[in-house]
Amino acid sequence: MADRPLPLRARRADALIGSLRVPGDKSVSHRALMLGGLAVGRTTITGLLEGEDVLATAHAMTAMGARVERLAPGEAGAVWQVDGVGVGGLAEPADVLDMGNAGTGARLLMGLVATHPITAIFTGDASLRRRPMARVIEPLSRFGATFLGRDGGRLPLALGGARAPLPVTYRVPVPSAQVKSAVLLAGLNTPGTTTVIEPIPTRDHTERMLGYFGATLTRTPAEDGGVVLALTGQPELTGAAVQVPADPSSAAFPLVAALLVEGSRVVLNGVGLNPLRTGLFDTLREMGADIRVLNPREEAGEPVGDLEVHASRLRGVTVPPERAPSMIDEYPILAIAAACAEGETRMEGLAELRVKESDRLAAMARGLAACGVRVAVEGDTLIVQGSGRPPQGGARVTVDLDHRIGMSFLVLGLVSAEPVAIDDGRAIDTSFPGFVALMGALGATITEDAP
Ligand SMILES: O=C(O)C1=C[C@@H](OP(=O)(O)O)[C@@H](O)[C@H](O)C1
Ligand SMILES: C=C(OP(=O)(O)O)C(=O)O
Repeated sequence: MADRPLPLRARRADALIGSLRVPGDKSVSHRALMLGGLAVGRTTITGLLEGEDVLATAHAMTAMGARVERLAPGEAGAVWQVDGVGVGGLAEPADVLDMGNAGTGARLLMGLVATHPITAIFTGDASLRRRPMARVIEPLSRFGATFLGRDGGRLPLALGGARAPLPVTYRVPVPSAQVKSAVLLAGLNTPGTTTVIEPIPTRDHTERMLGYFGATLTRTPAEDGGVVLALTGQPELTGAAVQVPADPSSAAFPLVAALLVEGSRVVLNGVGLNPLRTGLFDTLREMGADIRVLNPREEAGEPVGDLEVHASRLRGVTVPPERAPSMIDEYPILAIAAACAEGETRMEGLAELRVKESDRLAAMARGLAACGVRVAVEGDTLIVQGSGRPPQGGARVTVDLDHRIGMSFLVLGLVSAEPVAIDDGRAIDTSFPGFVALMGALGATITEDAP
Protein backbone atom coordinates (compact mmCIF):
# COMPACT_ATOMS: atom_id res chain seq x y z
CA MET A 1 0.00 0.00 0.00
CA ALA A 2 1.30 3.49 -0.87
CA ASP A 3 2.45 5.70 2.02
CA ARG A 4 0.08 8.59 1.39
CA PRO A 5 -3.76 8.44 1.58
CA LEU A 6 -5.60 8.57 -1.73
CA PRO A 7 -8.75 10.71 -1.42
CA LEU A 8 -11.31 9.99 -4.15
CA ARG A 9 -14.49 11.72 -5.23
CA ALA A 10 -17.47 10.49 -7.26
CA ARG A 11 -19.99 12.73 -8.96
CA ARG A 12 -23.39 12.23 -10.51
CA ALA A 13 -23.21 10.03 -13.61
CA ASP A 14 -25.21 9.71 -16.78
CA ALA A 15 -26.39 6.22 -17.73
CA LEU A 16 -23.78 3.51 -17.12
CA ILE A 17 -23.47 1.30 -20.18
CA GLY A 18 -21.16 -1.61 -20.93
CA SER A 19 -20.14 -5.20 -20.51
CA LEU A 20 -17.20 -6.24 -18.35
CA ARG A 21 -15.66 -8.79 -16.03
CA VAL A 22 -14.77 -7.81 -12.47
CA PRO A 23 -11.61 -9.37 -10.94
CA GLY A 24 -11.49 -12.90 -9.58
CA ASP A 25 -13.18 -14.11 -6.43
CA LYS A 26 -11.13 -13.31 -3.35
CA SER A 27 -12.31 -16.32 -1.32
CA VAL A 28 -11.63 -18.78 -4.14
CA SER A 29 -8.25 -17.16 -4.95
CA HIS A 30 -6.91 -17.51 -1.38
CA ARG A 31 -8.00 -21.15 -1.27
CA ALA A 32 -6.57 -22.00 -4.71
CA LEU A 33 -3.12 -20.75 -3.63
CA MET A 34 -3.29 -22.60 -0.31
CA LEU A 35 -4.48 -25.95 -1.66
CA GLY A 36 -2.22 -25.64 -4.71
CA GLY A 37 0.66 -25.02 -2.30
CA LEU A 38 -0.18 -28.19 -0.36
CA ALA A 39 -0.84 -30.41 -3.37
CA VAL A 40 1.58 -32.75 -5.07
CA GLY A 41 2.33 -31.51 -8.58
CA ARG A 42 1.34 -28.39 -10.41
CA THR A 43 -1.77 -26.22 -10.03
CA THR A 44 -2.61 -23.64 -12.66
CA ILE A 45 -4.93 -20.82 -11.68
CA THR A 46 -6.71 -18.69 -14.27
CA GLY A 47 -8.46 -15.52 -13.20
CA LEU A 48 -6.72 -15.27 -9.81
CA LEU A 49 -7.54 -12.02 -8.02
CA GLU A 50 -4.35 -9.98 -8.12
CA GLY A 51 -5.43 -7.88 -5.15
CA GLU A 52 -3.23 -7.15 -2.16
CA ASP A 53 -5.03 -9.63 0.13
CA VAL A 54 -4.40 -12.53 -2.23
CA LEU A 55 -0.83 -11.45 -3.04
CA ALA A 56 -0.12 -11.61 0.72
CA THR A 57 -1.27 -15.24 0.68
CA ALA A 58 0.93 -15.94 -2.36
CA HIS A 59 3.93 -14.50 -0.48
CA ALA A 60 3.14 -16.51 2.64
CA MET A 61 2.84 -19.78 0.70
CA THR A 62 6.17 -19.00 -1.00
CA ALA A 63 7.74 -18.29 2.39
CA MET A 64 6.60 -21.76 3.49
CA GLY A 65 8.16 -23.56 0.55
CA ALA A 66 5.63 -23.58 -2.31
CA ARG A 67 6.72 -22.30 -5.73
CA VAL A 68 4.26 -19.64 -6.85
CA GLU A 69 4.78 -17.99 -10.20
CA ARG A 70 2.85 -15.56 -12.38
CA LEU A 71 3.12 -16.45 -16.05
CA ALA A 72 3.09 -13.84 -18.81
CA PRO A 73 -0.51 -12.79 -19.49
CA GLY A 74 -2.13 -14.53 -22.44
CA GLU A 75 -5.54 -13.91 -23.99
CA ALA A 76 -7.42 -15.10 -20.89
CA GLY A 77 -5.36 -12.83 -18.61
CA ALA A 78 -2.58 -13.84 -16.24
CA VAL A 79 -2.14 -17.48 -15.27
CA TRP A 80 -0.57 -18.38 -11.94
CA GLN A 81 1.28 -21.62 -11.44
CA VAL A 82 1.81 -23.26 -8.05
CA ASP A 83 4.09 -26.22 -7.36
CA GLY A 84 3.03 -27.64 -4.02
CA VAL A 85 5.00 -29.18 -1.17
CA GLY A 86 2.51 -31.98 -0.34
CA VAL A 87 0.30 -32.17 2.77
CA GLY A 88 2.63 -32.01 5.79
CA GLY A 89 5.43 -30.41 3.77
CA LEU A 90 5.20 -26.72 4.76
CA ALA A 91 8.56 -25.24 5.77
CA GLU A 92 9.05 -22.81 8.63
CA PRO A 93 8.93 -19.24 7.27
CA ALA A 94 12.17 -17.33 7.88
CA ASP A 95 10.38 -14.04 8.52
CA VAL A 96 7.09 -12.66 9.83
CA LEU A 97 4.08 -13.36 7.59
CA ASP A 98 2.50 -9.97 6.91
CA MET A 99 -1.09 -10.63 5.85
CA GLY A 100 -1.85 -6.95 5.21
CA ASN A 101 -5.60 -6.27 5.35
CA ALA A 102 -6.71 -9.90 4.89
CA GLY A 103 -8.75 -11.66 7.57
CA THR A 104 -9.30 -14.65 5.29
CA GLY A 105 -5.60 -15.01 4.47
CA ALA A 106 -4.55 -14.75 8.13
CA ARG A 107 -7.15 -17.10 9.60
CA LEU A 108 -6.97 -19.81 6.93
CA LEU A 109 -3.17 -19.86 6.96
CA MET A 110 -3.25 -20.22 10.75
CA GLY A 111 -5.28 -23.36 10.11
CA LEU A 112 -2.61 -24.75 7.79
CA VAL A 113 0.30 -23.89 10.09
CA ALA A 114 -1.48 -25.23 13.21
CA THR A 115 -0.84 -28.86 12.26
CA HIS A 116 2.65 -28.50 10.77
CA PRO A 117 5.63 -28.79 13.15
CA ILE A 118 6.74 -25.21 12.43
CA THR A 119 6.52 -21.80 14.06
CA ALA A 120 5.12 -18.80 12.20
CA ILE A 121 4.57 -15.21 13.28
CA PHE A 122 1.59 -13.41 11.75
CA THR A 123 0.97 -9.70 11.52
CA GLY A 124 -1.11 -7.34 9.42
CA ASP A 125 -2.08 -3.72 8.87
CA ALA A 126 -3.77 -1.53 11.50
CA SER A 127 -7.20 -2.91 10.53
CA LEU A 128 -6.21 -6.59 10.73
CA ARG A 129 -4.37 -6.03 14.03
CA ARG A 130 -7.69 -4.87 15.54
CA ARG A 131 -9.65 -7.96 14.44
CA PRO A 132 -10.45 -10.93 16.72
CA MET A 133 -8.36 -14.06 16.24
CA ALA A 134 -9.60 -15.92 19.35
CA ARG A 135 -12.27 -17.48 17.15
CA VAL A 136 -9.58 -19.51 15.34
CA ILE A 137 -7.10 -19.78 18.21
CA GLU A 138 -9.70 -21.63 20.27
CA PRO A 139 -10.37 -24.54 17.86
CA LEU A 140 -6.80 -24.70 16.52
CA SER A 141 -5.48 -25.08 20.09
CA ARG A 142 -7.51 -28.28 20.32
CA PHE A 143 -5.33 -29.82 17.59
CA GLY A 144 -2.33 -29.14 19.85
CA ALA A 145 -1.16 -25.81 18.38
CA THR A 146 0.10 -23.09 20.74
CA PHE A 147 -0.40 -19.34 20.39
CA LEU A 148 1.18 -16.28 21.87
CA GLY A 149 -0.85 -13.24 20.87
CA ARG A 150 -1.54 -9.71 21.95
CA ASP A 151 -4.59 -8.59 23.90
CA GLY A 152 -6.54 -11.88 24.10
CA GLY A 153 -5.52 -13.01 20.63
CA ARG A 154 -4.82 -10.20 18.23
CA LEU A 155 -2.00 -9.87 15.72
CA PRO A 156 0.93 -9.88 15.83
CA LEU A 157 0.90 -13.40 17.16
CA ALA A 158 3.22 -16.39 17.15
CA LEU A 159 1.82 -19.80 16.30
CA GLY A 160 3.60 -23.02 17.23
CA GLY A 161 2.19 -25.83 15.09
CA ALA A 162 1.33 -29.16 16.74
CA ARG A 163 4.02 -31.84 16.39
CA ALA A 164 1.53 -34.68 16.84
CA PRO A 165 -1.86 -33.17 15.92
CA LEU A 166 -5.04 -34.72 17.26
CA PRO A 167 -8.27 -34.76 15.23
CA VAL A 168 -10.99 -32.48 16.48
CA THR A 169 -14.78 -32.32 16.40
CA TYR A 170 -15.79 -28.67 16.43
CA ARG A 171 -19.15 -26.91 16.38
CA VAL A 172 -18.65 -23.47 14.87
CA PRO A 173 -20.10 -20.95 17.37
CA VAL A 174 -20.40 -17.98 14.97
CA PRO A 175 -21.49 -18.22 11.34
CA SER A 176 -18.02 -17.85 9.82
CA ALA A 177 -16.59 -19.52 6.74
CA GLN A 178 -13.14 -18.45 7.91
CA VAL A 179 -13.43 -20.35 11.20
CA LYS A 180 -14.90 -23.41 9.47
CA SER A 181 -12.15 -23.31 6.84
CA ALA A 182 -9.32 -22.85 9.36
CA VAL A 183 -10.47 -26.02 11.17
CA LEU A 184 -10.85 -28.04 7.95
CA LEU A 185 -7.43 -26.92 6.69
CA ALA A 186 -5.89 -27.90 10.04
CA GLY A 187 -7.55 -31.28 9.59
CA LEU A 188 -5.59 -31.86 6.38
CA ASN A 189 -2.34 -32.73 8.15
CA THR A 190 -4.02 -34.52 11.06
CA PRO A 191 -4.44 -38.30 11.18
CA GLY A 192 -8.03 -39.53 11.50
CA THR A 193 -11.24 -37.60 10.83
CA THR A 194 -11.72 -33.92 11.57
CA THR A 195 -15.38 -33.02 11.99
CA VAL A 196 -16.94 -29.57 11.74
CA ILE A 197 -20.54 -28.98 12.70
CA GLU A 198 -21.94 -25.90 11.08
CA PRO A 199 -25.34 -24.87 12.49
CA ILE A 200 -25.80 -22.07 9.93
CA PRO A 201 -24.33 -22.77 6.47
CA THR A 202 -21.71 -20.31 5.17
CA ARG A 203 -19.80 -20.14 1.86
CA ASP A 204 -18.53 -23.62 1.00
CA HIS A 205 -15.57 -22.85 -1.30
CA THR A 206 -13.16 -24.75 0.98
CA GLU A 207 -15.30 -27.88 0.90
CA ARG A 208 -15.77 -27.72 -2.86
CA MET A 209 -12.10 -27.13 -3.53
CA LEU A 210 -10.92 -29.84 -1.12
CA GLY A 211 -13.02 -32.31 -3.12
CA TYR A 212 -11.70 -30.89 -6.38
CA PHE A 213 -8.08 -31.46 -5.25
CA GLY A 214 -8.88 -35.07 -4.23
CA ALA A 215 -9.59 -34.97 -0.48
CA THR A 216 -12.40 -37.07 0.99
CA LEU A 217 -14.95 -34.83 2.68
CA THR A 218 -18.48 -35.91 3.51
CA ARG A 219 -21.37 -33.59 4.16
CA THR A 220 -24.44 -34.80 6.07
CA PRO A 221 -27.39 -32.92 7.57
CA ALA A 222 -27.03 -32.13 11.29
CA GLU A 223 -29.89 -32.92 13.68
CA ASP A 224 -30.65 -29.23 14.25
CA GLY A 225 -30.77 -28.22 10.59
CA GLY A 226 -27.11 -27.43 9.95
CA VAL A 227 -24.46 -29.61 8.30
CA VAL A 228 -21.79 -31.99 9.56
CA LEU A 229 -18.55 -31.98 7.56
CA ALA A 230 -16.13 -34.88 8.01
CA LEU A 231 -12.66 -34.65 6.46
CA THR A 232 -10.35 -37.65 6.19
CA GLY A 233 -6.92 -36.48 7.28
CA GLN A 234 -3.61 -36.74 5.46
CA PRO A 235 -4.96 -37.13 1.93
CA GLU A 236 -2.72 -36.75 -1.07
CA LEU A 237 -3.93 -33.62 -2.80
CA THR A 238 -3.24 -33.50 -6.51
CA GLY A 239 -2.43 -30.29 -8.39
CA ALA A 240 -5.42 -29.15 -10.44
CA ALA A 241 -6.55 -26.51 -12.97
CA VAL A 242 -8.60 -23.85 -11.21
CA GLN A 243 -10.70 -21.25 -13.03
CA VAL A 244 -11.56 -18.48 -10.55
CA PRO A 245 -15.02 -16.94 -11.12
CA ALA A 246 -15.48 -13.18 -11.13
CA ASP A 247 -16.14 -12.11 -7.54
CA PRO A 248 -19.86 -11.59 -6.81
CA SER A 249 -18.87 -9.35 -3.89
CA SER A 250 -16.98 -7.06 -6.32
CA ALA A 251 -19.68 -7.34 -9.01
CA ALA A 252 -22.05 -5.93 -6.38
CA PHE A 253 -20.60 -2.40 -6.82
CA PRO A 254 -21.09 -1.86 -10.58
CA LEU A 255 -24.33 -3.85 -10.29
CA VAL A 256 -25.89 -1.57 -7.67
CA ALA A 257 -24.51 1.48 -9.51
CA ALA A 258 -26.28 0.29 -12.68
CA LEU A 259 -29.54 -0.23 -10.77
CA LEU A 260 -29.41 3.28 -9.30
CA VAL A 261 -28.18 5.43 -12.21
CA GLU A 262 -31.11 6.14 -14.52
CA GLY A 263 -31.00 4.60 -17.99
CA SER A 264 -28.14 2.18 -17.18
CA ARG A 265 -27.63 -1.25 -18.72
CA VAL A 266 -24.59 -3.26 -17.64
CA VAL A 267 -23.56 -6.89 -18.23
CA LEU A 268 -21.18 -8.48 -15.72
CA ASN A 269 -19.53 -11.58 -17.14
CA GLY A 270 -18.59 -14.86 -15.47
CA VAL A 271 -19.81 -13.92 -11.97
CA GLY A 272 -19.64 -16.62 -9.30
CA LEU A 273 -23.19 -17.68 -8.38
CA ASN A 274 -22.53 -20.08 -5.52
CA PRO A 275 -25.92 -20.07 -3.72
CA LEU A 276 -24.15 -19.33 -0.42
CA ARG A 277 -22.94 -16.03 -1.93
CA THR A 278 -25.99 -14.69 -3.75
CA GLY A 279 -28.08 -13.22 -0.92
CA LEU A 280 -27.58 -9.69 -2.24
CA PHE A 281 -28.98 -10.54 -5.68
CA ASP A 282 -32.04 -12.20 -4.07
CA THR A 283 -32.59 -9.18 -1.82
CA LEU A 284 -32.25 -6.69 -4.67
CA ARG A 285 -34.75 -8.67 -6.75
CA GLU A 286 -37.20 -8.51 -3.83
CA MET A 287 -36.66 -4.74 -3.88
CA GLY A 288 -37.67 -4.67 -7.55
CA ALA A 289 -34.28 -4.92 -9.28
CA ASP A 290 -34.10 -6.12 -12.87
CA ILE A 291 -31.18 -8.59 -12.73
CA ARG A 292 -31.11 -11.44 -15.27
CA VAL A 293 -28.78 -14.44 -15.28
CA LEU A 294 -27.56 -15.31 -18.77
CA ASN A 295 -25.62 -18.40 -19.78
CA PRO A 296 -25.49 -20.22 -16.40
CA ARG A 297 -22.66 -22.79 -16.27
CA GLU A 298 -20.20 -24.52 -13.95
CA GLU A 299 -16.43 -23.83 -13.82
CA ALA A 300 -14.01 -25.82 -11.62
CA GLY A 301 -16.78 -26.89 -9.27
CA GLU A 302 -18.43 -23.45 -8.90
CA PRO A 303 -21.63 -22.18 -10.61
CA VAL A 304 -21.17 -19.00 -12.67
CA GLY A 305 -23.25 -16.87 -15.03
CA ASP A 306 -23.40 -13.48 -16.75
CA LEU A 307 -25.58 -10.88 -15.04
CA GLU A 308 -27.55 -8.38 -17.11
CA VAL A 309 -28.64 -5.43 -15.01
CA HIS A 310 -31.06 -2.62 -15.91
CA ALA A 311 -31.69 0.53 -13.89
CA SER A 312 -34.71 -0.11 -11.65
CA ARG A 313 -36.93 1.62 -9.14
CA LEU A 314 -36.33 -0.05 -5.77
CA ARG A 315 -38.53 -0.32 -2.69
CA GLY A 316 -37.50 -1.05 0.91
CA VAL A 317 -37.64 -4.59 2.33
CA THR A 318 -36.78 -6.49 5.52
CA VAL A 319 -33.68 -8.65 5.16
CA PRO A 320 -33.95 -11.53 7.67
CA PRO A 321 -30.95 -12.48 9.86
CA GLU A 322 -30.68 -15.97 8.37
CA ARG A 323 -29.72 -14.44 5.03
CA ALA A 324 -26.69 -12.66 6.50
CA PRO A 325 -24.04 -15.36 5.79
CA SER A 326 -24.92 -15.41 2.08
CA MET A 327 -24.40 -11.64 1.70
CA ILE A 328 -22.20 -10.75 4.63
CA ASP A 329 -19.82 -8.48 2.69
CA GLU A 330 -22.63 -6.89 0.69
CA TYR A 331 -24.49 -5.01 3.45
CA PRO A 332 -22.57 -1.76 2.89
CA ILE A 333 -23.57 -1.60 -0.79
CA LEU A 334 -27.10 -2.82 0.02
CA ALA A 335 -27.40 0.08 2.47
CA ILE A 336 -26.58 2.44 -0.43
CA ALA A 337 -29.31 0.84 -2.56
CA ALA A 338 -31.68 1.14 0.42
CA ALA A 339 -30.87 4.85 0.76
CA CYS A 340 -32.18 5.38 -2.80
CA ALA A 341 -35.18 3.04 -2.50
CA GLU A 342 -38.72 4.02 -1.58
CA GLY A 343 -39.51 3.26 2.08
CA GLU A 344 -37.76 1.51 4.94
CA THR A 345 -35.16 -1.23 4.63
CA ARG A 346 -34.39 -3.23 7.76
CA MET A 347 -31.22 -5.34 7.76
CA GLU A 348 -31.30 -7.72 10.73
CA GLY A 349 -28.68 -9.88 12.43
CA LEU A 350 -25.57 -7.88 11.53
CA ALA A 351 -23.38 -8.51 14.62
CA GLU A 352 -20.56 -9.93 12.45
CA LEU A 353 -20.32 -6.63 10.54
CA ARG A 354 -18.73 -5.10 13.62
CA VAL A 355 -15.58 -7.26 13.29
CA LYS A 356 -14.76 -6.76 9.61
CA GLU A 357 -12.06 -4.42 8.26
CA SER A 358 -13.90 -1.74 10.25
CA ASP A 359 -17.13 -1.68 12.29
CA ARG A 360 -19.26 -1.62 9.14
CA LEU A 361 -22.52 -1.10 11.00
CA ALA A 362 -21.20 2.10 12.59
CA ALA A 363 -19.39 3.20 9.40
CA MET A 364 -22.50 2.91 7.22
CA ALA A 365 -24.72 4.66 9.76
CA ARG A 366 -22.24 7.52 10.12
CA GLY A 367 -21.56 7.95 6.41
CA LEU A 368 -25.20 7.75 5.35
CA ALA A 369 -26.24 10.28 7.99
CA ALA A 370 -23.51 12.64 6.74
CA CYS A 371 -24.99 12.27 3.23
CA GLY A 372 -28.45 13.29 4.45
CA VAL A 373 -30.01 9.83 4.81
CA ARG A 374 -32.26 8.92 7.74
CA VAL A 375 -30.61 5.91 9.31
CA ALA A 376 -30.66 4.13 12.69
CA VAL A 377 -28.91 1.21 14.37
CA GLU A 378 -31.05 -0.76 16.83
CA GLY A 379 -29.02 -3.56 18.38
CA ASP A 380 -27.67 -5.52 15.41
CA THR A 381 -30.24 -4.11 12.97
CA LEU A 382 -29.50 -1.35 10.47
CA ILE A 383 -32.55 0.65 9.40
CA VAL A 384 -32.38 2.92 6.37
CA GLN A 385 -35.26 5.21 5.34
CA GLY A 386 -35.31 5.83 1.62
CA SER A 387 -37.35 8.59 0.02
CA GLY A 388 -37.41 7.02 -3.44
CA ARG A 389 -34.97 9.68 -4.62
CA PRO A 390 -31.17 9.79 -4.39
CA PRO A 391 -29.97 11.50 -1.20
CA GLN A 392 -28.17 14.82 -0.94
CA GLY A 393 -24.58 13.49 -0.62
CA GLY A 394 -21.97 16.19 -0.25
CA ALA A 395 -19.94 14.50 2.51
CA ARG A 396 -16.39 13.21 2.83
CA VAL A 397 -16.52 9.78 4.43
CA THR A 398 -13.72 8.23 6.52
CA VAL A 399 -13.13 4.64 5.41
CA ASP A 400 -10.65 3.44 8.02
CA LEU A 401 -8.81 0.97 5.72
CA ASP A 402 -12.13 -0.63 4.70
CA HIS A 403 -12.36 -1.24 0.94
CA ARG A 404 -16.09 -2.02 0.95
CA ILE A 405 -17.02 1.14 2.83
CA GLY A 406 -14.94 3.14 0.35
CA MET A 407 -16.47 1.60 -2.79
CA SER A 408 -20.00 1.83 -1.36
CA PHE A 409 -19.84 5.58 -0.80
CA LEU A 410 -18.25 6.17 -4.20
CA VAL A 411 -21.27 4.41 -5.73
CA LEU A 412 -23.54 6.71 -3.73
CA GLY A 413 -21.69 9.69 -5.23
CA LEU A 414 -22.72 8.53 -8.72
CA VAL A 415 -26.39 9.27 -7.92
CA SER A 416 -26.49 11.79 -5.06
CA ALA A 417 -27.26 15.46 -5.72
CA GLU A 418 -23.80 16.56 -4.47
CA PRO A 419 -20.58 14.56 -5.02
CA VAL A 420 -19.42 12.11 -2.32
CA ALA A 421 -15.74 11.79 -1.38
CA ILE A 422 -13.82 9.24 0.65
CA ASP A 423 -10.70 10.16 2.62
CA ASP A 424 -8.64 7.23 1.37
CA GLY A 425 -9.17 4.80 -1.50
CA ARG A 426 -5.96 2.79 -1.09
CA ALA A 427 -7.66 -0.19 0.55
CA ILE A 428 -9.78 -0.76 -2.58
CA ASP A 429 -6.78 -2.56 -4.10
CA THR A 430 -7.08 -5.31 -1.48
CA SER A 431 -10.12 -6.79 -3.22
CA PHE A 432 -10.88 -4.79 -6.39
CA PRO A 433 -7.77 -3.53 -8.18
CA GLY A 434 -8.81 -1.36 -11.12
CA PHE A 435 -12.15 -0.36 -9.56
CA VAL A 436 -11.89 3.31 -10.56
CA ALA A 437 -10.86 2.52 -14.16
CA LEU A 438 -13.55 -0.12 -14.57
CA MET A 439 -16.28 2.18 -13.28
CA GLY A 440 -14.86 4.84 -15.60
CA ALA A 441 -15.23 2.47 -18.57
CA LEU A 442 -18.96 2.27 -17.77
CA GLY A 443 -19.21 6.07 -17.77
CA ALA A 444 -18.69 6.93 -14.09
CA THR A 445 -16.50 9.85 -13.03
CA ILE A 446 -14.41 9.02 -9.97
CA THR A 447 -11.37 11.23 -9.59
CA GLU A 448 -8.63 11.97 -7.11
CA ASP A 449 -9.84 14.53 -4.59
CA ALA A 450 -7.85 17.31 -2.95
CA PRO A 451 -6.09 16.06 0.23
O1 LIG B 1 -14.09 -17.42 4.02
C1 LIG B 1 -14.01 -16.38 3.34
O2 LIG B 1 -13.36 -16.33 2.27
C2 LIG B 1 -14.69 -15.16 3.82
C3 LIG B 1 -15.62 -15.27 4.83
C4 LIG B 1 -16.32 -14.11 5.42
O3 LIG B 1 -15.74 -13.82 6.67
P1 LIG B 1 -16.22 -14.53 8.04
O4 LIG B 1 -15.90 -15.95 7.99
O5 LIG B 1 -15.42 -13.83 9.11
O6 LIG B 1 -17.68 -14.25 8.12
C5 LIG B 1 -16.23 -12.88 4.54
O7 LIG B 1 -16.62 -11.74 5.26
C6 LIG B 1 -14.84 -12.67 3.98
O8 LIG B 1 -14.78 -11.57 3.13
C7 LIG B 1 -14.39 -13.87 3.19
C1 LIG C 1 -14.37 -9.11 5.36
C2 LIG C 1 -13.66 -9.15 4.24
O1 LIG C 1 -12.46 -9.78 4.06
P1 LIG C 1 -11.42 -10.39 5.08
O2 LIG C 1 -12.17 -10.92 6.29
O3 LIG C 1 -10.71 -11.47 4.33
O4 LIG C 1 -10.47 -9.28 5.47
C3 LIG C 1 -14.18 -8.49 3.01
O5 LIG C 1 -13.55 -8.66 1.97
O6 LIG C 1 -15.19 -7.78 3.05
